[in-house]
Amino acid sequence: MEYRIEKDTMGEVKVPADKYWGAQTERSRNNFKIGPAASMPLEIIQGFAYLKKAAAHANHDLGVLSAEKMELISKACDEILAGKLDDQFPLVIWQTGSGTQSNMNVNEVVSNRAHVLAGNTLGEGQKLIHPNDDVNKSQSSNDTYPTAMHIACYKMLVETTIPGVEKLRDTLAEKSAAFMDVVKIGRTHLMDATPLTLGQEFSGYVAQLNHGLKALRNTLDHLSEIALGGTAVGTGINTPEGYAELVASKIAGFTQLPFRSAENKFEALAAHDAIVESHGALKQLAVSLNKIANDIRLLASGPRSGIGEIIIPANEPGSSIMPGKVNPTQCEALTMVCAQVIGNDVTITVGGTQGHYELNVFKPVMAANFLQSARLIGEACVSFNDHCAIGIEPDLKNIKKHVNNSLMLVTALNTHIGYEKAAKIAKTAHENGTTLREEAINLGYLSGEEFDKWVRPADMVGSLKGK
Ligand SMILES: O=C(O)C[C@H](O)C(=O)O
Repeated sequence: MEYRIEKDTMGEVKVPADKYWGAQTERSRNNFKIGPAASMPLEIIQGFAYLKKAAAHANHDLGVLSAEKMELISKACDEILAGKLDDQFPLVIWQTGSGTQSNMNVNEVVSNRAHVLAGNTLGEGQKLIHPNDDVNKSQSSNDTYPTAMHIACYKMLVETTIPGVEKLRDTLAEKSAAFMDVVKIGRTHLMDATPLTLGQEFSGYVAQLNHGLKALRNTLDHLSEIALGGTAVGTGINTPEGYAELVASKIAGFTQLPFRSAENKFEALAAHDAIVESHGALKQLAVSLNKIANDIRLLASGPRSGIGEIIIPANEPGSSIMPGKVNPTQCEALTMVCAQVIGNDVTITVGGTQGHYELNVFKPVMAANFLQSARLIGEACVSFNDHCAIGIEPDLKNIKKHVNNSLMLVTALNTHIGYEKAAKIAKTAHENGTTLREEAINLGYLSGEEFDKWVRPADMVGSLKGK
């Protein structure tokens, strides 16, 4: 491996000759060999690129950075945003809790790339753009990392999570409408209950996802507040007058998203309640999706010895040993995703508690877990939609068989003969393996005609058509 020498305030460090990063990145690489797969998410790096570019523009507008430096910093940031420098960010999330080393990784890469963009050779000559004095101008890790975090999380929610959940919600709404007149047996405590329609059952899933989406959207306002301009402790030391508002408007312009300067920079640095709040909504969605996937796999169980009231697409051979077996694999993947998100919520909750005085120092782990959850929920919903939900069909034969066998149709008799006589009919039919109709007549409580008039599953589903 060929090296060049880079310097920081602690001295000289050897870095790989062909990489743009500098001394502080290399120190972090050497000092935190923890979980090499846990890279700082590229979405965070992209968030940094947006804010470094915005800071360069704001600094220039406010007269503290030359046009030449602004142009070079902007160009290097644009290359990061275009994904051209993805291999220049080797650090892991298990580093300083402020994310300083990733902030410096971006500062160093922008500085060295700008050097080359200005026509120089990497590692040779005096750098025109200093990583701290120019790229990090009017900034600290303490306000840049939370800003990158909010940009990355907000973008992931609106670009991946919300569209994914909406796609599944729309399919379930179509299924609900299509199945609205399919009368099936209800189950409470997993035991037979009174009937409802398959469409009514699915309408509950649609409402769950609508509430989850609403909860998630409600968190976007807090997430749109950005910490930039607070610098080290929230006071804005080393920033020019008007910088915080200007840089926020630049970020909003570059991202086309409604970011604004945080009302209170002390909160924005020291607490990450916006992340805790928003991940709470992701957890709510995970809880809903888990229930939906569980219902669907139980309803589809069988094909001969299960409930078998719906048919789901057979996508792959399920078993390496049992020929012809097909499994509800999309339900399994989705519920595993839900488990991961619920686990991430614990990490994020613990992370959120770790603000001490002016700084929260669990930033990287909070950001990484949030981004993982937000991506997983969005992508798992699309996968579940395309490979399962869209193909769900009712098994009308089984549905009818279960309705006709059900003892809980007897509930319709409560208002005619009373709870105790109705219970006697149900228990006797269960003991004797007979039908409700047979036992109702045998016990002399009502005639066959009365039974047929009063016990009609289709009349027992109420008028609530999923509204
Ligand atoms: O890196 C910085 O800008 C500040 C650092 O996180 C600190 O507060 O020590």
